[in-house]
Amino acid sequence: ATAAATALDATRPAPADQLEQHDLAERLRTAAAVLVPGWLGAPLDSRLDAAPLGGSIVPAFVRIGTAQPLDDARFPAVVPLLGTGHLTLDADVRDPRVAGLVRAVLLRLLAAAPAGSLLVRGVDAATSGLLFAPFAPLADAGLMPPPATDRAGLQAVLTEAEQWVRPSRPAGAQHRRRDHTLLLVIASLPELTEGADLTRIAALAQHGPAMGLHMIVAGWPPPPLTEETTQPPLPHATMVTLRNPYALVSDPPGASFSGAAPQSSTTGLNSPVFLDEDPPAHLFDRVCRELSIRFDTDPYPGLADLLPDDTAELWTEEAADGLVTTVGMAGDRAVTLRFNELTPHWIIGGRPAAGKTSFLVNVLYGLCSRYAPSQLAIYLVDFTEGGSFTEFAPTGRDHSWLPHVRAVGVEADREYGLAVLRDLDAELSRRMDQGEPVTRSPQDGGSPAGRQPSTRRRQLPRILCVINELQVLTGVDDQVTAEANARLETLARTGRSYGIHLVLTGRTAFGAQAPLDHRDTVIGQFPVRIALPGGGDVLEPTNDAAVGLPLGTAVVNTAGGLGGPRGATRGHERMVRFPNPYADPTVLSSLRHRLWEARPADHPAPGIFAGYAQPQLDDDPTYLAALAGRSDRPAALLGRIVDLTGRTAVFPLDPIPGRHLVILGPDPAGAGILRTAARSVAAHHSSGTARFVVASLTPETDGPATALAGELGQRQNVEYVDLEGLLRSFSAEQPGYLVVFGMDQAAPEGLPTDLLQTLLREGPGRGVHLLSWWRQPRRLVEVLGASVREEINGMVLLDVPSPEVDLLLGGPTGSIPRPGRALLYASPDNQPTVIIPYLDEADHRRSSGNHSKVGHDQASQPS
Ligand SMILES: Nc1ncnc2c1ncn2[C@@H]1O[C@H](COP(=O)(O)OP(=O)(O)OP(=O)(O)O)[C@@H](O)[C@H]1O
Repeated sequence: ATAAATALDATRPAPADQLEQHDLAERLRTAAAVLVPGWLGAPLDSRLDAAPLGGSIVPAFVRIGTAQPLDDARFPAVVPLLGTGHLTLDADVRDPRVAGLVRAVLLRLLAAAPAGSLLVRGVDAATSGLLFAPFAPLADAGLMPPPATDRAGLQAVLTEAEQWVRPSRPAGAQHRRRDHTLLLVIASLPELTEGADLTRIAALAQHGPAMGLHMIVAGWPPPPLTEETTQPPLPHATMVTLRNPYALVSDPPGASFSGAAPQSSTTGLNSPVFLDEDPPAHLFDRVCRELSIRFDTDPYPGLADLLPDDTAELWTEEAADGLVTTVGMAGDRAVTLRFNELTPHWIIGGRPAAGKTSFLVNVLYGLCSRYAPSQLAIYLVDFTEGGSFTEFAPTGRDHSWLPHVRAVGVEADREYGLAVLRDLDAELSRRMDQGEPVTRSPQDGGSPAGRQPSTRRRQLPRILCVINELQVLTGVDDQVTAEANARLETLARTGRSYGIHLVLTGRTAFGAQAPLDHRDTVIGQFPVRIALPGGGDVLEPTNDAAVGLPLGTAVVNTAGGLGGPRGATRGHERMVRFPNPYADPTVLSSLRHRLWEARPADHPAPGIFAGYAQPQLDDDPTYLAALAGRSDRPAALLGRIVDLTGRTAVFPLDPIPGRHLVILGPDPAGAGILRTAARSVAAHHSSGTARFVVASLTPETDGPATALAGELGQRQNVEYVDLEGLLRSFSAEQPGYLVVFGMDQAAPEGLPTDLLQTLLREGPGRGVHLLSWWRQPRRLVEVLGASVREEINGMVLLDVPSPEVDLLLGGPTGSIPRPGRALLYASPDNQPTVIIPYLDEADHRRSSGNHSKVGHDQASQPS
């Protein structure tokens, strides 16, 4: 069969009439000169050396080779691509003819397209991107990013292409307005590309052309290894099938070379085609150099371009009418943005690693150099894992901080974000009650609607709150999100008149996933939209200004992302270049030191919350005070509350019924929490004045129990007992603390309900408190029934599944257990509170791993 196929392939159709063939070839050559002039159709050799680049319209056709129906009859083989469909080749880039053709087509299109209108994304796994090597100068100029060479890269490119064709945009409007075409060149697929990714490529092929996305895919269909990866030809594609030494070209989408109706089964171009070869190096050089020069005329600014004169005094600006800073350069013009009545809040969008942090660092240092700490207070909340804002936290190595920064949350919990919003909301209420706006609106000369301008203005600092990756806070459907959204809305609507400004960044928060009503109400309050690469979402759907932005550039729009007439100068929108503030880290750190040294005397350090840090009982100020004899009543110290100041979670052991503590959940950390709780209670009693009864009811907890007994024994009276001894001490008259590990082991059979209930109710009155760890919370309910909450005032919930939490706390809490956190539920306030529990030393060593980024005491000790 193979031999027959080869023989048949070698048999070319016999020309009927050679004269007619020559005549036809001549007519086709003439037609091609019109259809694909210059770069699009001329042979790729020195004849193109002087040909001008860039046409006035996106080229619709391109030459792929020479058709040769007879030995002496030739004409250019031309196919439609941009504006029509795609091109596929059945072999990938490892075939040198494919590599040559793909490079030739790409060079022709880049040279002929209107400058900057064609955006190219490349994928080449088989030769690790070598195919695109001649185009490297374009990558350096930001015109064409380096190609993807693996599966993750392919998936990122596909995601970008999917955003491009995203159906959530008004389809008709979008295509009409696109100034750009995206060309996806897949020169070779990564090994074992998954069926799901192949399906994505096919879907893009289906929907792309209508949205200005076109593809050249080499090696399609991919080898049918499994049923899942078996793919039909791509829709809307002209297919090139390689033979030896020529190739066959199918009919292009929606048309036929033979003039037959497109749907009829035609054979494609009825002539062998010799594909164009790799262009000579000097043509690549010329095209790439000229294109990159055209796009690289503006020099990249440095941080110094955005800051006030280095030699000038600090803090010379006045914030009463708003804050202003330079965010980037448009050519040699500095572009400034404001936080004031008209542009009170900003939104910044961008894909991962688009430079959001860099942009923010520029803005924050710009503001902090211009305004004194008495005029500007900054709150930073960062939900990313990399810890973008560690820059703003003092470290063990560098103690300096920006004096304007009041609070920094690095790798913050959602509850921390909420606590910041609550705090700002409270500040807003205070400012409203005082009737002391900091801003002066242009219309009323200073007061928000309905208030008389205050004659004696007291200057309050403007507050800037930056939330990085907002979607982490508001992306889950729960109570935290509901409250955060409500508070954001209040702050966004009312904050502007009271000098409270918000900067939000996010990947998806403002895109299709945000509920519409929320976008309408809150996001509408953010007139300043800053789109970094991949962040076009923050602009109006029909505004394409951010398409294809290179790293280090941003579109800055002050009209809620609104576009404008195509090609017109838009007064409300600028494209800026901004520096990488870390390009020279010494510049940044010397500026920080300068600002830090200029801080007023006794200026407080920022409160720092580091989500990855493990706080320690031994560092706790309440614990240290207790050890020093400065405490009014005994209490168990359980950890840090996840809030703005990181308060200690204190559970007082008062002489009132129910003052007992249970730790619930199978997480072995429960033993550590119980141990530190007992240690902290002991610290509240002077040496030798307290009695502890320690019991371990399961062999697994014998270790921590004996260790605790040993520790406590150094200062206090300790009895180590078994279950029997424990039950006896339930009714003993002597005051003391019963510390029980694995108490669920005895329940329900070995633990008489009435005995336990009596202890819970009457114990505290005579100074007896139970501190116990139950690995199976269900057992507690089995012993005490539904009255658990009345009988026991303090509960620390570890990895208790949500339904059981709801059962224990008597209603839906929406709590999701997570490692390193616990839920504290303690009367009298009865609000479930997220805490970072204190663990014992061994647990700490297990959990701390590599958490040394901020690496200083303050990380675990928010001030
Ligand atoms: N103006 C610039 N010019 C050149 N490179 C830059 C510029 N700004 C940032 N970069 C580089 O881009 C990378 C990503 O920057 P950055 O961390 O600011 O992005 P990000 O959007 O905050 O990332 P993430 O999504 O991880 O939060 C960094 O390695 C940085 O060095």
